[in-house]
Amino acid sequence: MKIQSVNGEPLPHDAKPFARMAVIGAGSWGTALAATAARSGAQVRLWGRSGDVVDAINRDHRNPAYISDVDLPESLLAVREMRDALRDADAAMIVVPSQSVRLVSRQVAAHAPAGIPIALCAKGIEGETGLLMTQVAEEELPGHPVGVVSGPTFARETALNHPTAAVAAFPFAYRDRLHPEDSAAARFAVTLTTESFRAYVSDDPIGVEVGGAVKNVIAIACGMMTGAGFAENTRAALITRGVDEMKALAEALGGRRETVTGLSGVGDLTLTCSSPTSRNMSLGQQLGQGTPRSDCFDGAPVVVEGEKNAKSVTDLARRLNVPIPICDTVRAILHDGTPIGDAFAALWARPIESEPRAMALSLTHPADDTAVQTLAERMS
Ligand SMILES: NC(=O)c1ccc[n+]([C@@H]2O[C@H](COP(=O)([O-])OP(=O)(O)OC[C@H]3O[C@@H](n4cnc5c(N)ncnc54)[C@H](O)[C@@H]3O)[C@@H](O)[C@H]2O)c1
Ligand SMILES: O=P(O)(O)OC[C@H](O)CO
Repeated sequence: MKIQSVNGEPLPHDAKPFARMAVIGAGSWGTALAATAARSGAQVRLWGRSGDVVDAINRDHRNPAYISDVDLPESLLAVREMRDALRDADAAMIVVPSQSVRLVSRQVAAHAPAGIPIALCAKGIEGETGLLMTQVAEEELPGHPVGVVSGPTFARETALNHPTAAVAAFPFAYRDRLHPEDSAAARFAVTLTTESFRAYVSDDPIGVEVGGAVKNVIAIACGMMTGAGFAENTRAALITRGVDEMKALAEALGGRRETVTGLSGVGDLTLTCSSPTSRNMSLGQQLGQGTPRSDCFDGAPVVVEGEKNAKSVTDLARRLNVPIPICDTVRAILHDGTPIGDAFAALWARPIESEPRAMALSLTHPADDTAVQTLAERMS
């Protein structure tokens, strides 16, 4: 597979796909990514912690626990032991929820061949430390190049071969700039390329990761407003101002603002805020309709990354002194007990600000209490 250019530089050679790929985590997204790499021609070993699921994947070529109606490639081998997934692997993808990434990275470190590149595929920020997923993995996987694969990718659609695009991002060392076709980003991109899956490359994992972590929180906000009966104006406002929050946080962490305008930022935010297929949007919608948290998803233990990340993202932003008011609103509702109507009324009543925020304009124009009350009442 030919990669045309990286950072605008035409490539002299084709990038070489990884022959053997370990996928760690057999949930929805791990299964979909494993299927994609297998369809692309890689020898894929998928590790799952449930032996029954592993056996069923090998027997039925379907995952009975997640995206269970999707046929998986027969070449995809699931394994019960992590060491079997990683033996002789050329590269690995870690695909477990963000708050389990440290533990699983530590386990991967015990078995991974020295120096293989590892892509993090979870979307979030570690609660206790405020670290991005790649920073957590760097601590636990010394000596391994660490990057990220992210984008607007519902697992089921990806596994069903709907045309899908994502980005593989690794830091580019000097050597990668001379030979970008050998970079981990380019090699992950070609290893995931199929007729329906299109991967781009980036050298800004921080910018990519911030998009993935923040979009889930904004999607909960969109869901809450939709659930409360508001519609397209509100959603467009939250998406657009959500992009601004992503850009500011990415920049404060050393990422690039323009990365946020790509698949992992604007792309994923648009997807996740557009459909109740998103678990984050769906949680927000249910809460906005007044469903108690314990009854959401009919009480099933569904992974909703934006829930814990509403706290980790806002904790981090506060430490960096970066205002992210939409994320703060979601945090106030989910973690501080503020009623939804009051929290969104306060969000809409903030003093007028400049757009873009770099202008640092601040006009004092607090909405009067009557207006605040009206919006809060309409949402209650
Ligand atoms: N589902 C999607 O459409 C999608 C798409 C892109 C990215 N993601 C991201 O991928 C990550 C995983 O999401 P998912 O949708 O696959 O979740 P999921 O709930 O479908 O699956 C999670 C998997 O992780 C495993 N797991 C959890 N904790 C573990 C631990 N401590 N040790 C070992 N295994 C553990 C579970 O057994 C399960 O197999 C999330 O960060 C999510 O945001 C999901
Ligand atoms: O279902 P969600 O909300 O976790 O979103 C899944 C993916 O992150 C979409 O890219």
